[in-house]
Amino acid sequence: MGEFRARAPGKIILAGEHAVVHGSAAIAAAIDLYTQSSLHLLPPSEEEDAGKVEVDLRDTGLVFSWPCSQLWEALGDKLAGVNSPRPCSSDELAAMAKLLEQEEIPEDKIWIAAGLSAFLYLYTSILGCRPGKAVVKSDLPLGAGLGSSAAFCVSISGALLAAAGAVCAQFGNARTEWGSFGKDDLELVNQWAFQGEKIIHGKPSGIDNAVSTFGSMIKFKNGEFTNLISRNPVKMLITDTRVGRNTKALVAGVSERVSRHPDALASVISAVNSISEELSSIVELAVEDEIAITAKEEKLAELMEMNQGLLQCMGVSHSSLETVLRTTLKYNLVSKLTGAGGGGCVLTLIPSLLSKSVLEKTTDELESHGFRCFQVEVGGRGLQFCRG
Ligand SMILES: Nc1ncnc2c1ncn2[C@@H]1O[C@H](COP(=O)(O)OP(=O)(O)OP(=O)(O)O)[C@@H](O)[C@H]1O
Ligand SMILES: C[C@@](O)(CCO)CC(=O)[O-]
Ligand SMILES: [Mg+2]
Repeated sequence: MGEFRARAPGKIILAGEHAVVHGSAAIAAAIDLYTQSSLHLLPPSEEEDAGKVEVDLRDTGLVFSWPCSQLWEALGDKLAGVNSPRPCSSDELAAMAKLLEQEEIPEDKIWIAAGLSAFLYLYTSILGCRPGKAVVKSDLPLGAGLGSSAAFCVSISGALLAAAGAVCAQFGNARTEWGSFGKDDLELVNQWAFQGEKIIHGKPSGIDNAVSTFGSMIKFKNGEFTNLISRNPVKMLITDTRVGRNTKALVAGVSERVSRHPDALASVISAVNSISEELSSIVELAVEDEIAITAKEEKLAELMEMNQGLLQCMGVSHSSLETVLRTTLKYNLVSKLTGAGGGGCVLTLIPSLLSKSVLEKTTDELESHGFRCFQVEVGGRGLQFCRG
């Protein structure tokens, strides 16, 4: 029956994480690290359990499967709504939690349960309880601030919707391996992925699934976004502290702080909004000579530094993140956390005139703390589809 394969990128947030959940603008960009989902539909089985749905989560080394009859009993058939994404109800969440209780997920990998619930919800909502086999694998560190949950939901939604015939990829020429979807198809994928993100995050703003679906660099505010044209390359070093964290808990922690100190946090959120607005206009400035490029980079760095201070105010920094900030500052480089914080990844702006040796020294010192450093391409493609 063929293979349906889709891949969706992770992201960095240049400004505005957390505040975006409370109505501020934020700036995000796709990066060239992907999560890939491939799906095989299987013929309906004559056996009593009507075949099974299997998901192989390669990054975790775990494979799960459920008889279709068990899924039907727990979740029913909701096929009619494939073109109108709807949120998972509390009854459905409880039914999936019950199914997952029987899975004996290892304690140190219990965080997979959220991803599995999102998978089961998207699968049964888009394809019904028909048999199939999915494999998911990612280049991204999971749960580290680079949008692995959104890339997971977007790539799975893309593969499922293609298998359901609800979206159709376009290929520029016969030799292109990866094709893309039209705007309406992407919008449908994005809305389904958002429903998956809600299961994983609790209260996502929608920025991560939007940038993973549509790619490029975006300014996002209150569920709406515009594309930003970055006129000069933005180079970032990413440092993964390898400190595990969970976006749902961090987002909930900030919301609690907002309800304890509404006036103070309203000012913090408004300051972040101004930072994001200013950063977006600087990114779009076209400058050519070295002096102007340096001035532009200095402004970006200062805005990132200010944003980091405000993230600390929101209570989402961490001692490992502070170590990265202190280390890069020794080399006059400015950093901020990216994504939900509490550990995970840090962005360091790499000025265009920075010498290779300073970058190497910085990286060596960061890695001597046990962190992992890498560079990424910023502002690339969103969801793509591959012929099976
Ligand atoms: N490749 C994958 N395989 C299995 N589960 C995944 C995969 N990618 C993401 N997940 C699910 O997403 C969860 C991580 O999402 P979380 O939002 O906490 O971090 P993130 O998306 O990487 O960071 P941020 O939201 O700050 O950008 C994992 O715990 C898991 O449930
Ligand atoms: C922390 C947060 O602002 C970004 C996570 O990448 C959450 C969200 O916007 O959904
Ligand atoms: Mg996430």
